[in-house]
Amino acid sequence: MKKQTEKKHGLWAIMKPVMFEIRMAILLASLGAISLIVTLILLSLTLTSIMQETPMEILGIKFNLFNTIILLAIMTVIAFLSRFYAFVVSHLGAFRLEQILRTKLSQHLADVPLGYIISNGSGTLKKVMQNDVRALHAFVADSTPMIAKSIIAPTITLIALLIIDYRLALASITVLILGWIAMAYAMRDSKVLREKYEQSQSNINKAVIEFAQAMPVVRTFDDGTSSFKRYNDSLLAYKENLSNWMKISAISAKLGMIILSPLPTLLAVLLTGTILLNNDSLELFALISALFLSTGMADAMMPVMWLQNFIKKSQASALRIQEVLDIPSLPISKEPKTPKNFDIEFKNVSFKYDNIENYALKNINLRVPNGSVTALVGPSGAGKSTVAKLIPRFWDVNSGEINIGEVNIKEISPQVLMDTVSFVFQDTFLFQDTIYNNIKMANSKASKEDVINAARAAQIHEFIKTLPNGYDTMAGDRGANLSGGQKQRITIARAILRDTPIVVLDEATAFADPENEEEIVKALANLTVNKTVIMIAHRLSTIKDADQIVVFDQGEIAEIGKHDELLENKNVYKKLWNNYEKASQWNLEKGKSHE
Ligand SMILES: Nc1ncnc2c1ncn2[C@@H]1O[C@H](COP(=O)(O)OP(=O)(O)OP(=O)(O)O)[C@@H](O)[C@H]1O
Repeated sequence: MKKQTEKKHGLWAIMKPVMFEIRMAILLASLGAISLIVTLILLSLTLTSIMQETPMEILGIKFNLFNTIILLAIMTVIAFLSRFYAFVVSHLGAFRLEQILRTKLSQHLADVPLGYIISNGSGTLKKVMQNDVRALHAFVADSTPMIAKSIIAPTITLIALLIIDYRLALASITVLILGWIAMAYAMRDSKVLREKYEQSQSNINKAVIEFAQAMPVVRTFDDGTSSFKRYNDSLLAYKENLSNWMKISAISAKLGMIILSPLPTLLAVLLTGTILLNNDSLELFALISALFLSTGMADAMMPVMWLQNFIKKSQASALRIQEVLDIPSLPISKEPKTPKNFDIEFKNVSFKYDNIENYALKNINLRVPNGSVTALVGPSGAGKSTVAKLIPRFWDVNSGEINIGEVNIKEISPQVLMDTVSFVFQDTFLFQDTIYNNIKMANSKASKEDVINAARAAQIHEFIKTLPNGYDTMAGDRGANLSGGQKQRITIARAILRDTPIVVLDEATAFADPENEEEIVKALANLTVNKTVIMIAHRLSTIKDADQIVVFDQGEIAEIGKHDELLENKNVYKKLWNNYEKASQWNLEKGKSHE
C-alpha cells in the first residue's frame, strides 16, 4: 500500500503529462552526446593516421584528411541540431507542465473547502503554486539534457572504452571510483548538515520578515535591541552551521573534486597505455582514443552529483504539490436542489476544527426566518464566527444539518449557494485593480450605473469621486492606500451589487472610527434591507433592534431572545450588556478628560 502511495506521489507521476517531451529531450540530448563520442573517435583515427603516416581504414572508409573533415562536419551538425532541439523540447515541456500544474492546482483549490485555505494560510499555498511549480519547471527544462550528459554519455563512453581496450577502461574507472569514495566521505553527514543549514537559512528569512513587518511595533516599543538581536542571532547560527559543514567536508570534497577532474584520469590512462604500448600489447589508436574518451567520463561525474541533488529537491516540490492536490474537495450533490425560501435552520449542529480536540459548536438548534435580522453575540471564542462560516460551507458540519429554505446546504449547488449567501468579512481584501473593477467583480453583468448605485448605497461614491482618477483609481496592493473604513465600504458595495437574499456580516464595524462607523452603519442598512441577515457584533448598541439575539457561550447557545427580554433574563447577555455599557462609559469619560 505504502509503495503504491509513493508511486502515485513520485516525481515522475507528476511529470506524466509531459513524459513525451521528457523522453524526446533525453533522446535528442543522448544523440548529441553520442555524436560527440563518435567525433572523438574520428579525431583519434585521424591523429593515428597522421602519426602512422598511413590512413586507417574502418568499415571501408579511409580516414584521410578529406573524409575525416566531411565526417566531422556531419557529426558537428548532428551534435548541434540534437542539442538545440533537446533544449527546445525540454523547455516547451517545462512551460507546458507549469501551465498544467497551475491550472490543476487552481481548479482544485476552487473545489476545496474555503475553511481549509483559511486554516492553513494562503501563504503556504502561494509558495506551492509559485515556488514548487517553478522548481518542477526547472527540473524538466534543465535536468533532462543533464540526464543524457551525466548518465547516458558516460555509459556509452564506458562501453566504447571496454570495446577499445578493457585495461585502459579499468584504469580510468579506478580513478573515478577513488574520486567517488572521497566525495561520498565528504557527503557522509550531508543530510543532517544540510537540514541544519536549511533550517538556519529559513530562520534568517523569518527574522528578516518579522523585523520588517514589525517595524511599526519596533519603532514604538523597542529600541531595536531585542528584535535586531533575534536577527543577529540567526545570522550567527547560520554562519556557525555553514563553517561546521565546511570543516567536516572541505578536505575530502576538494580531494574528490581534484580526483574527478579530467587530469588524474588522463594520467592513469596515459601511464597504463605507455606501459602496454612498450610491451607491444596495445595499438596506438587504442591509447589515443582512450585518452580522448576518458576525459569525457570524468567530466560527467560532477553533473551526476548535481543531478542527484536536483532530483531530491524536485521530489520535495512534487510531494508538496501532490499534497495540495490530495486535499479532499467539498462534496457536491449530483442532484442539486433549489431552496424554497431563505429561512436558515441549524438542526443539532456540532462542529470541530480538524486540528482541535474540543468541539467549537455543540448541538446548535437555531432558526433564522426569511427576511429577519439575527445577531450573534457572546464572549471571544464562543463560536459566533464559526456559525457564520458554516452557512456558506467554509467547512461541513460533523453532525446535524444546516438548511436553507428546507434544503440541506450540502444539496445546494456551490454556484446557487454563492448566489444565495454573501459574506462581509472583518478582513477586507481588495485586488490590485481599479476601484471600479473591485466592485464590479461581484457581478460581471452589472452596468456602470449599477456599480455607481451600489457605491452610493455603500456611502463610498462621494469619496471615490474625490480620488484623482475617480473609479479608475487603483486600489493598490491589498488596498494599502485606502483607510480600513473605506475598504470596508467598498466591500459592502460589492455585496450590495451581488444582491444575495442572505447576508452574513462578521464584525463589520469593529475597526471603524466614529465617523466611518456612521457611514458603515448606513451602508449596512442599505445592504440588509429585505434580506435574511446574520450579524456578528461586539458593539451591542448596533444590534439592539435585531429581531432575535442569539447568545453563544463556549460553543453552545446560552439564550435566544430580543434585547429587552434578554436583559430581563439576567443571564449571559445581561453580563455582556453591563460590561459593554461600562466600557462605553469608560470611553466617554476618557474622551471628556482629554477635552
Ligand atoms: N480556523 C480555526 N482552526 C482551529 N480552531 C479555530 C479556528 N477558528 C476558530 N477556532 C476555534 O474555535 C472556537 C470558536 O471560535 P470562533 O472564531 O467561532 O469564536 P468567536 O465567538 O467568533 O470569537 P471572536 O469574537 O473572538 O471572533 C475557538 O475556540 C477558536 O479558537
